[in-house]
Amino acid sequence: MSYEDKDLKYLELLSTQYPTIASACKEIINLKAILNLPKGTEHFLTDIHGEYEAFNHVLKNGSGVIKQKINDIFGNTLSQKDIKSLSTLIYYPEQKLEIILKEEQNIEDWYKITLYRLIEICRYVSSKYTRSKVRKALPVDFSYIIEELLHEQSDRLDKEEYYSEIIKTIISIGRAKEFIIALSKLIQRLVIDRLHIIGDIYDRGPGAHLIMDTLIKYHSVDIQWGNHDIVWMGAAAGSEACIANVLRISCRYANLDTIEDGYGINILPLATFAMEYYQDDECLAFMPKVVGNNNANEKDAKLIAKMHKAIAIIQFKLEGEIIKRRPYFNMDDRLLLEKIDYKEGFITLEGKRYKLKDTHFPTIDPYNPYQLIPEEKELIERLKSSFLNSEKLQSHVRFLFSNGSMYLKYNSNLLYHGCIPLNKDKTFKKVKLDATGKEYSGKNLLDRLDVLVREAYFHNTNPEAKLYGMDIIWYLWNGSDSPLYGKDKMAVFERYFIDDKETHLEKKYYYYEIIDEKVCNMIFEDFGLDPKSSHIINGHVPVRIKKGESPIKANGKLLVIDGGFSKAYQAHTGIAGYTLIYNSYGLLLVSHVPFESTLKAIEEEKDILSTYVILEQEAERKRVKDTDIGKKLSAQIRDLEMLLDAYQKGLIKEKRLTKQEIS
Ligand SMILES: O=P(O)(O)OC[C@H]1O[C@](O)(COP(=O)(O)O)[C@@H](O)[C@@H]1O
Ligand SMILES: [Mn+2]
Repeated sequence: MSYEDKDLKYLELLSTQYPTIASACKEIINLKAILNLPKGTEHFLTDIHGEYEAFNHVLKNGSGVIKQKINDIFGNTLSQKDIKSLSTLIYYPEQKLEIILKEEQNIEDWYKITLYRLIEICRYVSSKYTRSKVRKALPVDFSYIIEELLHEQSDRLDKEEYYSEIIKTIISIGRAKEFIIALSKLIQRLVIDRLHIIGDIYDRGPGAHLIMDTLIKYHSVDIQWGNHDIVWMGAAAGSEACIANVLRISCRYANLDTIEDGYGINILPLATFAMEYYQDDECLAFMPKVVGNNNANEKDAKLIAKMHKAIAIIQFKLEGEIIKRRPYFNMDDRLLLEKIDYKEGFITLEGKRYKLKDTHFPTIDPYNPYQLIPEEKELIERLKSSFLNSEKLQSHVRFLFSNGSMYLKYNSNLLYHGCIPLNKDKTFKKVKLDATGKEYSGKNLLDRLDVLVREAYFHNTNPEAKLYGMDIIWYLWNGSDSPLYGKDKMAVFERYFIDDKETHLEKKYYYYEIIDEKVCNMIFEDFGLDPKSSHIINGHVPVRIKKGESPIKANGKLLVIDGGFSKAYQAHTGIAGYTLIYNSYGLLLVSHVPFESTLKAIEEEKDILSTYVILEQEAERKRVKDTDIGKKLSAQIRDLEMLLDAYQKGLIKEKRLTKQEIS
């Protein structure tokens, strides 16, 4: 090897971490061992839409993987009933233990048997990791004991005795309950090495804030922003149009839990305003949707309908302002308030007149329809201040920034929520994002948008850049060239005010029509991925399995995994969500049937039934060395080998501590 000065400088620095030949050698051996381990398992979920209970369950049951593992180990020795109970215990240890402690006659025996079984499962699911990785996952209180039990040596003569002594001690000092909880959580954690969320955590269902709490605590996760996440990020940044949108959707689904309980945002000002301006208006088109058991009582529903209409009108006005100040968004056709004939109660769209279902617009001045009345202005200011001051919302959104992005390249897969803008002729569509007329397409477009989104939130010293970023976020929520949206319009106004369904139609982007293997390859090349081994993973568009649609597209190069966690969409998809799993053996797609409730899952041991389809099987088991992390580790090994060489040649001297330094 020959060294340049800068190599030596770098090696000198590295030598502070590995000061001796022995320490460098040890690390090389460690890293090489890791490279040969099987690749960690990745789970991909998308379009969770506030369905906290179902989401939580599939995290806890590893999308069905935990039960499979139990079957692998105990399938021949335990009854299905016992397997069910053991699984439920692992998913919900605290709650299940409470029930068992009340019912079980001989609890000592039960503890003993259960602890043995849990340790067996732990050993099985941890076998593909290094000791050090497992150690890092162990709860501090029990780390020593668990390690001892997992790696207990088979050649120990008094093996059985040693083992049962430890278990007896745990029981006798009254720590069995905590120990079972710790082992269960360890199993949950070890079956999923990395979690990817392909967007749309928010809206429709009641528990987006709870999902965020779970994700923040999760050991390893990344998020690709969906249009329903970005609109909340815009709201948290202070975009008034985004705030109006998230409030409108919360009213539409009678789901104010996230806003009020989750984020402590006071909606009383909206209720008071709505009561004043829409008091004698039944707001029938704005009655909240009834999905699952979200239904508010009748009185609440009537009030929510008024709030719903009030905020929708404010939204249309605020959006009009954005469209006017950003002509390059090309959204003039969405300036609808000026297309209304307020006297006759009609609207003209693309030359056709449609009768409005509702003509009561007490806050709209027909000559200046986008102007907020002072009370609306004051209301949106107050709401904005609540959004900006909600610590919880701000911490969730900061997490979306730190762990999220427009897209992600991970182990040769390309992950993004919606689409890449394309032309009809299957080339990348060039999109103008600002007044300079500069065009962006493909990866460049997504990279640029990623920067602008961050500026909306973080660029507090430059109000102009911040406002522009916030408008871009709003565009990403519903603009036609938005990679997160990808439809020609969002027909919100039409769905509330016009009966004729043809006006509700939202035309999907060419992407969804024309994407085939060739287009995928073009995308892979643009993103610097190898077309031979890569996949695109999308969410956003529910796969209508009932109508014969398939999640596997473009000859297996594109996987669309929105299976409908959202209860509102299960009637369309026919299932209740997908999990894509990428383990060392290949890719498999798991489809879930609807989840009933956490209570039933615990009390009646009702698990989600999941069906597995193998999409791709590796000829040879994938190892860490074949992954992105593996590439980084290999580079580290090369550096360490250089350091070793430099030590051996005397170019760098070993740093042995003097006796004085040691003491
Ligand atoms: O069914 P809802 O909740 O009214 O929402 C319909 C709207 O949601 C959208 O489908 C966007 O949400 P998704 O990203 O979940 O598809 C719009 O295209 C449509 O206007
Ligand atoms: Mn979406």
